[in-house]
Amino acid sequence: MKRAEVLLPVALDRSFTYSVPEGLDLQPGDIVEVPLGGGMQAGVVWGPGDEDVPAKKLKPVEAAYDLPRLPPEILKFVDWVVRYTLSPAGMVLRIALRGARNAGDESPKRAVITTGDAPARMTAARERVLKTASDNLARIKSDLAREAGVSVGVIDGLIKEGALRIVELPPDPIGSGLDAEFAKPELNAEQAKVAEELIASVRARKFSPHLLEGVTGSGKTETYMEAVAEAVRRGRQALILLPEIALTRVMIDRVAARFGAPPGEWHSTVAPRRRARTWEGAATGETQIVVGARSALFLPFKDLGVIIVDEEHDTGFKQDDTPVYHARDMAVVRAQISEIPVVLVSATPSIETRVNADAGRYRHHLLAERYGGRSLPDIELLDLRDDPPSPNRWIAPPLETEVRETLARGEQALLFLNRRGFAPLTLCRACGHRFQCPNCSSWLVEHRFRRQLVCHHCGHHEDVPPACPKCEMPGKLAAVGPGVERIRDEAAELFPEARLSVLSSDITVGAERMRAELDAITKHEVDLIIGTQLVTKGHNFPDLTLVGVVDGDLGLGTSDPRAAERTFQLLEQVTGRAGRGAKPGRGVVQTFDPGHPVMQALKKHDGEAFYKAEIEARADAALPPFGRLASLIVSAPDKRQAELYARALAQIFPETPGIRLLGPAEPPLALIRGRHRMRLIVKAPRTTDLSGFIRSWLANAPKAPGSLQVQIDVDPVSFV
Ligand SMILES: Nc1ncnc2c1ncn2[C@@H]1O[C@H](COP(=O)(O)OP(=O)(O)OP(=O)(O)O)[C@@H](O)[C@H]1O
Ligand SMILES: [Zn+2]
Repeated sequence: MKRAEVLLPVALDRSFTYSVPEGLDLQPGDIVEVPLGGGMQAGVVWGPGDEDVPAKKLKPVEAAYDLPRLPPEILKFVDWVVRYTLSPAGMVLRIALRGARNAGDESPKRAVITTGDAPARMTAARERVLKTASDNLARIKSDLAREAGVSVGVIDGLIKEGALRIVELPPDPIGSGLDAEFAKPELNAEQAKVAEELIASVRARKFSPHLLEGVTGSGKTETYMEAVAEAVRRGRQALILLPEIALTRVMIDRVAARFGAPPGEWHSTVAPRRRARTWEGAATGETQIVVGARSALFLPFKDLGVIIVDEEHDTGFKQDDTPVYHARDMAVVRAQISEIPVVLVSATPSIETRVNADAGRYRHHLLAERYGGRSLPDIELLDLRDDPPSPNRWIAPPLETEVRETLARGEQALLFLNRRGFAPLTLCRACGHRFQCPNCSSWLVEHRFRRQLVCHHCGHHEDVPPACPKCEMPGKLAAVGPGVERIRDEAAELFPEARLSVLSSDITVGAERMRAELDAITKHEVDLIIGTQLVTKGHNFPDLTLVGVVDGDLGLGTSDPRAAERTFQLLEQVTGRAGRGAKPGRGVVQTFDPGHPVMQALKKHDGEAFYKAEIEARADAALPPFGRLASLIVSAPDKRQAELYARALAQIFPETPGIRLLGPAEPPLALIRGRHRMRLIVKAPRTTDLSGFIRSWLANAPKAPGSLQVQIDVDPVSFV
């Protein structure tokens, strides 16, 4: 290669041609350093350079990094995502390079071990240390101190006197040393049949998409783990994608229990050096399994054998900022490029995936029964019109009774409300003033735990003032409506004996804290759990037998075309946490509309009827997956500027039979982070190349001022 096309991980939509100096042998995928605008920048060789650029204009590649080359599959995948999402190529490449740096030699961990010699002077504390260490295991100093119940100083003293010595431990392996036969479960007949089919597809080394649908607690995880095991057995790699970082901890423990060693972990809160090692481990093949969030799709796996997308219906798979992409859909693309199976897993599949399975595009595997002969929870719809809670209370008397009885039997209960904070709205009872975010069109949410009013869109926060800022009347501020923190207070009053735990993303911060909290619940050190959607998925609490849904109607009142689907998924999942152990479970859903199709589907455990009706409605309205949507958000600090530009785009919209433009109009959140927003929606038939259509439309767009942004979302899941 005399010239190289190099793509740079910056917000540019083009690559550059560089000359390749004598002696440097480059191939596509190599990570190189190149000059860019006076500085140096890392980039990736994308192909042979452009021969038409005059030689004297070319700058030379500075050097090649000593890093694994990105495999051709990743180059293809990045190109594909760029084309489909219309994102700047550099922004997509940036995800693929997130761990691409030399991890360096991780400093070895220093541990201590006994020498067998006694110290000159013995104390009770020293004796405890030597007793603890007498098993000859090497321990980190602080661990040994904690186990023996002494200070680190005692350990240091023993080192000085030669009773303990320091040894160096190699760094932890990253997802290697996994054994496919380590703790193979005994599958029941239904599970075994599905597992066999999945294993066969891993062996086939061909692209195949699968939907693994199974009721909550049917053992979907145990079942797909067998496909993962098959990849490991064949010396190949496996990727398990999850929609939320909070779920990765639980999955890592499960993989470790099944394979005898933990997998690699990939998401934004993994420390940079560890991330670099995981990236490298994926590239060298050393890392056998990765459990990760959506960006793990861009890891440079050497020989990926299967992709699992767990909780495939979850909107957490959609990334909302540039590049806007849906990791579930892109996982299918990645599998197609790598010619491997991809397994989408859910108790409540997305309508899109269900339609694909019904049409035979995906293979549909079903687990119809809970594992171990357990039954699904009985669902009671509690009609709030007949049994309202008292004013400023949210737990209706029948639910209160159910919780009381559950706790009296020594079982656990969960109260679910998908709303963080104490109250979603604060107003002044004297003048009616409502607290609104200065940067967004949204109310401020009171977080009593933090003593602040917080915007859930931009993070703006302010202290709760002693008096109304408008009428200056003190003591008149009222909290309107409940959030989990408020339900916690109510529960503490109603059930003073119960040990409570609130699980919500802003209280349970950090993976370790979350894990400790979940452990405490599993060990039944907590009686009553109050939680947001953080508790709905993936957990097994054996003593949990009652799930109370505080506001079953919460998700239904929006204009989102997927409101019913989402609410069904959420409530089926959360009630599905009840009765997973030996004792049967119950779900109680508080609602003002027990006749609603979602409520009826929950009560009768009749997802089928619900899916059928939802799918028909979507087909009638030509909504996804029967038609296609893309949303364009034009935003600017100046409202008029955003409006004018959105209108200009509408004016040049190419008239095309079957393709319609809706808007421009203000979305429900007309202002976010100080930017005014206008939305255009393109609606097209299913077979349209929507990305291509939008690209040619925008090619003629007027030049936008620097402060204006157009964000394109192909297949949007959010309509706010
Ligand atoms: N074949 C099996 N042998 C032993 N235990 C099993 C088996 N299948 C399932 N289980 C146990 O049953 C419980 C539920 O299984 P699992 O978590 O795999 O279900 P799931 O369908 O993935 O659940 P959900 O979608 O509700 O989160 C777990 O505790 C799991 O260990
Ligand atoms: Zn805000």
